[in-house]
Amino acid sequence: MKIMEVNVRKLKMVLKHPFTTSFGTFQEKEFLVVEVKDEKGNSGWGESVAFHSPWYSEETVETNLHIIRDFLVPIVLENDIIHPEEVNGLFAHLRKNNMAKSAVEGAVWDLYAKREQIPLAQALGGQLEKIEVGISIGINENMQELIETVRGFVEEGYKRIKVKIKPGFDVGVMRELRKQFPDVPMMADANSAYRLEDTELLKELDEFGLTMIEQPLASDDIIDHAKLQSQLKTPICLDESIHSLEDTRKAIELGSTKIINIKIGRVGGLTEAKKIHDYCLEKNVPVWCGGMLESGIGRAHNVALTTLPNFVLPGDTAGSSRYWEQDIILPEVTVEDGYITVPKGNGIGYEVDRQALERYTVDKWHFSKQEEPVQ
Ligand SMILES: O=C(O)CCC(=O)C1=CC=C[C@@H](O)[C@@H]1C(=O)O
Ligand SMILES: [Mg+2]
Repeated sequence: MKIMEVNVRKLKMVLKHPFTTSFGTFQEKEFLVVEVKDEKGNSGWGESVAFHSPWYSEETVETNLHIIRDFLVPIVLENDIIHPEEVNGLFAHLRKNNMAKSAVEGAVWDLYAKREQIPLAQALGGQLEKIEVGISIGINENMQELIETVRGFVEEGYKRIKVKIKPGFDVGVMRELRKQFPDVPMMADANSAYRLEDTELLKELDEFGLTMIEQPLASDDIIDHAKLQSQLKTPICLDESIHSLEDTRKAIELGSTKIINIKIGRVGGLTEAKKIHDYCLEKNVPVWCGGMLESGIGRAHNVALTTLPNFVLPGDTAGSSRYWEQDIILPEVTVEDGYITVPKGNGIGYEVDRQALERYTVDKWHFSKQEEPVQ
């Protein structure tokens, strides 16, 4: 596969609803979309999940642009790539910057599947024709509003409700939600808002039968999570602490986690995500696909990955209309009674809506293979 050109676009899209976590609130999302084109004019699409500021991880839109432009694009233009699984290795000498790598690697996976004329899900080895999905709800300190929001999503059929918690907004909120929704599968995402000293407080969450507590402690920790898990009945799920298969192996060996939230961008791409999935399957550790408020391109990659057999827990891949007035794919991702039907089209299976893409594009860069000098 000869990649002849790479187009990088910076998009700005406005979320339908402000998104609040233990870090703060935002509503405008700035992110990068990567397009790789081959000699036949096929386009493969990827999306970086890095935010404008380094609140979730150290990566930002600007750091991604630097890494993609100055390091990753030259590699993919210079190498003849037979299979997208090679891209991980081509990038291996570059430290971290997983979200930047994932955006480019994902575009190569999409291009590969289109050239093979198969769905991306099939290229990854997935068989599911529809996937169960849950929904993630940002922090809303107005309890009545939060209850109504949860009720709406339960009535829409979402298979699991994820709420954010933080010190002072945890046990009371979960007790009230459990009273209102005694049988709905529910989980809490703390985004590292607690410390090991909060163990007694976090143990109080055990009474609510949550499916998991996501990332309660520091985003670079697996030691304290192991100590905390030994005190909790509720399974701990790691998100921010897991950046690779190696992190996964160590966390499972230490007993730091019983469930892994796989986010393609956080672990550096689909190939590493698949390796983590396969390892967790071997170790009987269930996984689910986390979300990063993606546009339809990233959402399509999440759908494809979730067709793999160990994605046995509903993830955060809600429908496009949950996030955007207008998404950048056609058709948009829709959820019927808590299920997304996996597209049967080649590659990501959704068309990129070029008009919407241009509408949201605030900047773009074009890179092409330097023509061999004519001898
Ligand atoms: O994409 C979605 O709807 C899930 C968004 C979501 O829950 C998160 C996105 C980014 C950081 C966190 O706040 C949280 C997460 O950790 O999963
Ligand atoms: Mg999380």
